[in-house]
Amino acid sequence: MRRIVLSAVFVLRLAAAADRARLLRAVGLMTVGYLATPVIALGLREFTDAALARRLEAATWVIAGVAVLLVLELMLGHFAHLSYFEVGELAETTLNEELVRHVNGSPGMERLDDPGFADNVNLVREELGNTRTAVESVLQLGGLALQTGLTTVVLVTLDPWLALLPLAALPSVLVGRWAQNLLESAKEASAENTRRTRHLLALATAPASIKEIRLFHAEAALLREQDANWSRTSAVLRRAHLRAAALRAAGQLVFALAYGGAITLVLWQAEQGRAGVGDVILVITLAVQVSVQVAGAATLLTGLQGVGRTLDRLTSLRDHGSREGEPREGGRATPAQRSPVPRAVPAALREGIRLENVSFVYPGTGRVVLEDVTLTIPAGGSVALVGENGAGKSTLVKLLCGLYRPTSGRILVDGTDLRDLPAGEWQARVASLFQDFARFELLLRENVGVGDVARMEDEQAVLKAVELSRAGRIVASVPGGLSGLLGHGYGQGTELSMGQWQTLGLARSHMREDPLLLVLDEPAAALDAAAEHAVFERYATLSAETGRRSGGITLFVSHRFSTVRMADMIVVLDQGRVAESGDHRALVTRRGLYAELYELQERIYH
Ligand SMILES: Nc1ncnc2c1ncn2[C@@H]1O[C@H](COP(=O)(O)OP(=O)(O)OP(=O)(O)O)[C@@H](O)[C@H]1O
Repeated sequence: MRRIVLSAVFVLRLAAAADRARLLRAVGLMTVGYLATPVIALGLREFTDAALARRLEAATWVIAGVAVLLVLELMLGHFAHLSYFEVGELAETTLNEELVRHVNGSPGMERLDDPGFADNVNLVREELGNTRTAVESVLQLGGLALQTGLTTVVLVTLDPWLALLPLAALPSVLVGRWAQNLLESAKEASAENTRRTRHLLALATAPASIKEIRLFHAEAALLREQDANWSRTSAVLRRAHLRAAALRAAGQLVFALAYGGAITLVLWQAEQGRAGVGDVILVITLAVQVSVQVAGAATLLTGLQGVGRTLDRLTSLRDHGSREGEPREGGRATPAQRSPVPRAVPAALREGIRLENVSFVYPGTGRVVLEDVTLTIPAGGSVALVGENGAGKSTLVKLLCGLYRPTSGRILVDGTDLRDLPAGEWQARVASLFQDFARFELLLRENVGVGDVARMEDEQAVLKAVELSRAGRIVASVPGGLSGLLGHGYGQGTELSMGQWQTLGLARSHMREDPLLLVLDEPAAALDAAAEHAVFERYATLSAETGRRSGGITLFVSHRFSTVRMADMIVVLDQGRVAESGDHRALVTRRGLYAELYELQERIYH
């Protein structure tokens, strides 16, 4: 019950913050509408008694009054609906924004790796639509409470025993909540399975996977797997629904008995001459109303209970967010070791970035992906990260971007621990293109401009980034140019090739002027040889310029040694450890892993 009351208070606060005037209007209209119902029942009694006593004029006036009340009840309900519907939409938008904040609210990525967090996000995303009707539910519950109060008073005037009628409705409400808890637990128990079913459906229908699925003739296997998953989920849900229905039926039975008892009581009184026909009509009408009120209240309470759960999940997402950044088990850096005052991100790098004994384990896994990495990257330099698939290159990049924190060890930026720099400010000085770059299906201008949101609308800045990434041909080929829509996600935009999407990703990374760290994780994987060569020549020039201006470091991951050799420093990662580092010449002379990989590639491609 506490959760329901808290949810109701939360919903009303949310609605009042969204539009107080509309909320008050809805409350007023609904209150009058709800109070009309028991008054109508009283009117019917008066009408019956007047008609039976052949007081025709009085009967006519009363029935006219009842008709007016009926119309008012309907009209007021309708106008109230108009008011609270909009308030509900505003409240839902506020919660949507909160969800987006919880998912994206921290500079780190740890929370997204936690399956519990992912489940909660999915459930909240599905359930947020219900909160739109929560405002209506809370107001209706208030209206029903008033209505039931007035109905009880009228019943008591006939016979005090009739006060028990609304009480007899309580078991069905309590049992209804119990039934709802059963359903919710079943839903939570099958959340992971539901996620998998949806994922399989997405795989079978998403353009990104459909080609392979068709060519591998994997549709049938996917459907079978999806069916099996769905059967498991629905078996759990069906069992819960059956038990919930049985419980609800038992609750209703108690009320049905009380309903029959109330009508028998008033009929008996009529037989004794202590009640008139009008009283019998009144009790029958009010008993029906109580039944409708209680059933309505039970449904509304169930809905509010659901809203309560959604709010609990939102709270858990919020708590998860606030826990992020605390040291994990096994982590060495505790708050006591960190600087109490956050330091400022330097305007320019003077020394560079140093990794000291950095190790990393992804949250929720036990595998050490980076182990004891110690490395100094001088300011203004360019660094190439090489190594076999899974060696930990992208992970190292993510750590440098502040998306994850080392499990142990430190990353120092000009001598300051990256943890002590405001993460958002550091990330504002990082420009990046990731291996799994985003395909923003937006206007071309927005797709590029999002690389520096503050200058997103600055056409000159966007054009400069386009030019630096040699994306001019793409802009010319898209109808509408910079204002052209990309992709088929929701509109008739222009679909691009993978290499073209990647080139726009490169343009995004050029939006930030003077980054302290430019990271390019296989930036040329989808580019043709000429484009790749041009990209790296351009980056070599730019990185030299940026290096001179702000000491900025350019770090790229590549499997192409013709590119890698251009870097000032090459770091070879092997199973999460630094196997060797140095410039191309030094590493070739050393005749270690780099020399081996380089010669292998030379033999294959030349
Ligand atoms: N989000 C994640 N959660 C758990 N493990 C992860 C995650 N991302 C990567 N890993 C694991 O970390 C290891 C290193 O991955 P990483 O992407 O850093 O390798 P890489 O050197 O960049 O490989 P590639 O050349 O294939 O891109 C892999 O074993 C991978 O399975």
